[in-house]
Amino acid sequence: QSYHGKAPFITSYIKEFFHPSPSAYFPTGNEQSSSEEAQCEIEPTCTDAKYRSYDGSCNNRINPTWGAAQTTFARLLPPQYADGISAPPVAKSGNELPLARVVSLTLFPDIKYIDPRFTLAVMQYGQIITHDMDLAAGTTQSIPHATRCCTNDGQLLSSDLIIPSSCFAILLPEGDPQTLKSNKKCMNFVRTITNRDRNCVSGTEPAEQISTVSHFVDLSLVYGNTPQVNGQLREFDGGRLLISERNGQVWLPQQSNVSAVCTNVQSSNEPCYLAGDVRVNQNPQLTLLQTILLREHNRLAYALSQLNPHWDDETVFQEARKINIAQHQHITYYEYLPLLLGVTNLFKNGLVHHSDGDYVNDYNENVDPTIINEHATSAFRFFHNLIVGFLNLVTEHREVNGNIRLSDWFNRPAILEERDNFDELTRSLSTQAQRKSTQFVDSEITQFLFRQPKQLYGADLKATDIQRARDHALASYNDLRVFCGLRRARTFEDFLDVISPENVAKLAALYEHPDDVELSAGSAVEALVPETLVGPVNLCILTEQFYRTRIGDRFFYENGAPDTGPGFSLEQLNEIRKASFARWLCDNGNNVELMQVRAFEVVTESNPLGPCENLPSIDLSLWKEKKYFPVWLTK
Ligand code: HEM
Repeated sequence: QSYHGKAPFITSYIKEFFHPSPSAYFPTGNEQSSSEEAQCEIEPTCTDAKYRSYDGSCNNRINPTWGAAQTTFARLLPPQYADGISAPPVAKSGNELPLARVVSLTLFPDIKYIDPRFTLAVMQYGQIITHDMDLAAGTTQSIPHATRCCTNDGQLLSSDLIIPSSCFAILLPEGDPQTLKSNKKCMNFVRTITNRDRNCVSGTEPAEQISTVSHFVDLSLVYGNTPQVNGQLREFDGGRLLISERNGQVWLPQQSNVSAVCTNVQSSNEPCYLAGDVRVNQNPQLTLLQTILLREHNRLAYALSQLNPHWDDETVFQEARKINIAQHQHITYYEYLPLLLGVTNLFKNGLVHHSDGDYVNDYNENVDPTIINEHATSAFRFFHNLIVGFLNLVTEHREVNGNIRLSDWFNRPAILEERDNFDELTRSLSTQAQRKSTQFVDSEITQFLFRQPKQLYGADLKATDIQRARDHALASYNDLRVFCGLRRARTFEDFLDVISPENVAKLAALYEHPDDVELSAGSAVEALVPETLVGPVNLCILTEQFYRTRIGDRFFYENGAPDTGPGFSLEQLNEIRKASFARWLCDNGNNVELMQVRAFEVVTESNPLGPCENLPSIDLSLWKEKKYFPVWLTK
């Protein structure tokens, strides 16, 4: 009997804040696993390797494809395809759902609320975690898709010119602000590739979307998802990743095909980078953190090779990779997730532990770590609301020295190498406040996303999120409410338990029936659960995902069980527990000297700026191999 894992107390945790009817249904194993289809996609040959594979395969010894790149997403609830197979959902009545762009304009306008506590780093590290965990197949997510559903000037292409099974264009309503100013009526949208597209299933089996990256929190965005990509990223000397060097600084390696990858460059000599993830050039702060992660790897590799001169390139590389991943997991679970999902909730559901300096042996080989479609295609995307449209440039003394407009720099990372921008944007990450978590979204991403240099407008990320959730036929908001322990809404008023009257009125105006309300719309207008940045349904989905991602990862850094875990000594593990986001920024900026301890939180009296060297750091001397053989003996 296979068990796919459930964060143990999430439904009761939600009940503490919201009071569903006693008839609330508690979910029991109605989730769907991706494992059956996975065989079609990859067939790994597993050896008892000491280190993680690049694609995530062989992590689970019984089901080696669990969590592997190129496998399908899992689901909490069955898909809602209109035809039961692959057609996007329609309303209960059979009518079309409201246009995704109308939902975006109605529910997610740009009203600016700045977060009083959290810095831009929370938003930006969230995108790093996302790019580590999932990438829907066939979606470009930063550059224009080769498949066109609209003309370049925003008109719907006639049906004989499009691929009907791929195109699912986002249509603009009459009176849309973009139509009024530029006559645009269509935004390109290409459907995600599924196991049906790859002929992995046939007949009437519903399509399941494929994720092309390793599902684990394993820095696949740094190291690549295949041995081939990994090979392109390495120097094969001293355990280092490849770099480019300009102006005495270390940058990510240069792409060969600049204009195809960095679509907004003005000359093919501009920097445009190569990394483990194809989205690396999408926006400046993302590229900045990818650079920090690359520099951290090479910093670790240098230190390890100094300590162990007898280690070969591969050993240094893998040990540095292992430490880098462990720090990333530590920061994700103990520094970042508590701010989003609440400390009490995380402890109660076993996502973090009071370890008292010991290992935490909670790996469960029956838990499937596969990314849940409702997580990747709705819940985690909710944090698109945290994005700010203008990035400050910040000096060492935290003065604002100008700012840059996000939509001027999509897919054009050259800005990082100009002047002192790299450090000024690094300090901005830990100084500038992010947007407060509300339903409101910055127009830089709802009106100007991926705007080309000569265009007035761009795409709409919220409309894209809604359309993507339809493309993936996610279960409805009402179904997920029930899954998460809230009561099923029979009338729109029943949503009032967790949604404000104004928003319920908007939902009632948009949708014909409570069952038609989409997960991506309903969950994004819920009141926030205390101590968290999300409403109850998103909290339930995100907690479930990060629970599975931890418990289902044999190499999770805190696991000390012999023969299963990553193999850190207890002393090494306790050093890793000193890692912090603040120290990462300090160690890998060009010349960042001051930083507060909690870089995800703004500078205050209780979180003051201080010299970088005062921040806790990992003592790498614990990685010096006890039995030292001189180099000449190992040859
Ligand atoms: C400036 C910042 C960001 C930009 C420009 C951006 C843009 C995008 C775009 C274009 C997509 C693909 C849309 C589609 O075609 O379906 C996407 C997907 C996604 N984004 Fe963001 N995003 C940003 C930040 C974030 C943050 C902060 C988070 C979460 C904390 C996040 C979570 C996600 C997730 C989960 C996906 C789905 C990935 C997949 O499975 O394919 N993003 N984003």
